[in-house]
Amino acid sequence: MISLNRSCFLSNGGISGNCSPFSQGQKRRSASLKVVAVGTNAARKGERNGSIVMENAAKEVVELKSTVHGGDKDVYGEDTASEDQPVTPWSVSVASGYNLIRDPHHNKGLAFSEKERDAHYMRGLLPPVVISQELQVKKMINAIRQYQVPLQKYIAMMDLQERNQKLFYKLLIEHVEELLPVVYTPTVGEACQKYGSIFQRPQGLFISLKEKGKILEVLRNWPEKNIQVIVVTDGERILGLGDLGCHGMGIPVGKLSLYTALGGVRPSACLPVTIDVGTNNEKLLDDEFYIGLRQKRATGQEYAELLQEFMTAVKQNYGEKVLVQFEDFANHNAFDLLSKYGATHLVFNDDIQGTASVVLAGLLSSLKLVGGSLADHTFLFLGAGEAGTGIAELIALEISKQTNAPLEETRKKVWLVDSKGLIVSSRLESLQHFKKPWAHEHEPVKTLAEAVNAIKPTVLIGTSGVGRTFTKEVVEAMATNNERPIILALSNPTSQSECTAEEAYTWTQGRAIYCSGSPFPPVEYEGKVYTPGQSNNAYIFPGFGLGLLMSGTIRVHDDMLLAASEALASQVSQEDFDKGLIYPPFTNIREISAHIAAKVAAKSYELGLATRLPQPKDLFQYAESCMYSPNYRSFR
Ligand SMILES: O=C([O-])CC(=O)C(=O)O
Ligand SMILES: [Mg+2]
Repeated sequence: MISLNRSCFLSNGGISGNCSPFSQGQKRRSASLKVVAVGTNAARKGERNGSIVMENAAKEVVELKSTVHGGDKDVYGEDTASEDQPVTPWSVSVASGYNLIRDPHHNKGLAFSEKERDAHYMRGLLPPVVISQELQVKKMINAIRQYQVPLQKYIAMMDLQERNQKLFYKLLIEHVEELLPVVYTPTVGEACQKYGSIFQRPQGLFISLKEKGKILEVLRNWPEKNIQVIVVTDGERILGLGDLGCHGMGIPVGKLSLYTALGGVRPSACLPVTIDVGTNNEKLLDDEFYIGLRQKRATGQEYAELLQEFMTAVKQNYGEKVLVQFEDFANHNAFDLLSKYGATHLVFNDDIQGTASVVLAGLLSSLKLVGGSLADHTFLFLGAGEAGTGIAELIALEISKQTNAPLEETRKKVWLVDSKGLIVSSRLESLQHFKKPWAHEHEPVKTLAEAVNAIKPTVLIGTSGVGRTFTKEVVEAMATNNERPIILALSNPTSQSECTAEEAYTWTQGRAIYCSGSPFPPVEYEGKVYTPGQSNNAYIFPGFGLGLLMSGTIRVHDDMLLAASEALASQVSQEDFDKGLIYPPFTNIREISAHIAAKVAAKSYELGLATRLPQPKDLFQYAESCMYSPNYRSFR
């Protein structure tokens, strides 16, 4: 039983032939207890090469007769040691079903069958009843619904993930619309803000400046070896909430749980990472519960070297085909990291590329409601950071593909406003490099409202990270100029949304095609119910990642993002359009992800970037067959 092997060697999963006899039935009962010090060099060396022999680690293994000590004495001196006296973190591994019930990978709780309870020494450790996984899901969703406060629901979900992984994923998959706002935006934002206070058990891998020079070793401390996706943040721009430092860990953890639930990537193949180079958030630096390095952010060479070591170690440890998803880095690093490592690694920036792909999908499908082609529209952004310029570029690229016009021309359909006003050519000199392509000829315009009147966009997109910036004046101007104004208020979480669903529908007399980044509930306006859409990269990255992994893709290409957008747009049904929606509901997300994965993989094969050969005949079917199932397995 793997769980036993895990506990034999204290987590690293290096399975020893000498360990396995203890996993077999009766032998365990009579075996003397073996006590292994966690982290001793011999144990570690053995774990690494997968061949530790207990008896060989003689100096660091203490043998005790189980009948003599009974385990309740302070045999290791931990209780009697004073606080400043170092103690060894001994861990006693007892081969019994008790460990199985506490192993989140294998635990089934009350769903362990009678046979399993007998075979794995669980009699008496569980109450008599045996229930199905379905009933457990029902019980859990009822329990979650009892909590009024979203953060309590979040904590309950995290507890479940720690306790019973398969049940967590089954629950999330079966109640995805209800639970997405709990494990993901907006609640994950609040969880990150309060991460130090709600912190119970560490999740993911923390790589701080203290680990400089040792990152490869740190990666090897992670219990799983076959990592396929890493989501990494440095916590500098968490959603629209700013610098949350090490408390940003909630984001990679949340994103990866969606990789599994929505995209079907095995949880054991997912690695959340937070790079801690300090924080410039004074409140956190003064917070006694802050869990990160208490220093200002390292920048320049020091920052670049840590990232370089991380990226090198990742490739060395997991190979060429591991996907590294950058998440919530600040603009000044995000673009550089993507272009630097795009050439050498399989990297994807969700905030630049994932957001771009999901928004393009929404725009493509909105054409069914507003008519015309993409080239007939004019786009105005508030916010010229990762999301804004990323979306802008993908729109220009798609128009260029559709019309054969050069990219320099199609970019002129897209205008951006930043904190200093409309981006125009007279500002060129002082602009950051990623804004320069958008500096078109125009006289200076200071405010968004003025820009709406001057540019007369058909589509207004908010990616500023600043809430309530689509004022009544701005939205009304959109409604005056357009029969059906497209208004996308994308900043996350809900508190940062540029306008609420209610505002958008009220100020446009129900004519807006409105989507937000974080979900809003339906709105009733003059007796009619309007259902806002959610334009969130969660539609794209899980399927996109699955497509890369299942085809063994080695580099991301922009055409794959276009393929993903088209795949998502093709999943919107007439019934959705009739409701004014431009995205399909999240309820079918696994099927949608399989469609996206198939199209992304097909593009990768076409571009010669896929290494899994021969190409599977039916990529959609193949994608579905690759997806992780959260259903319990039977233990022999
Ligand atoms: O996490 C989300 O909901 C979307 C996202 O990537 C961001 O806002 O940074
Ligand atoms: Mg993000």
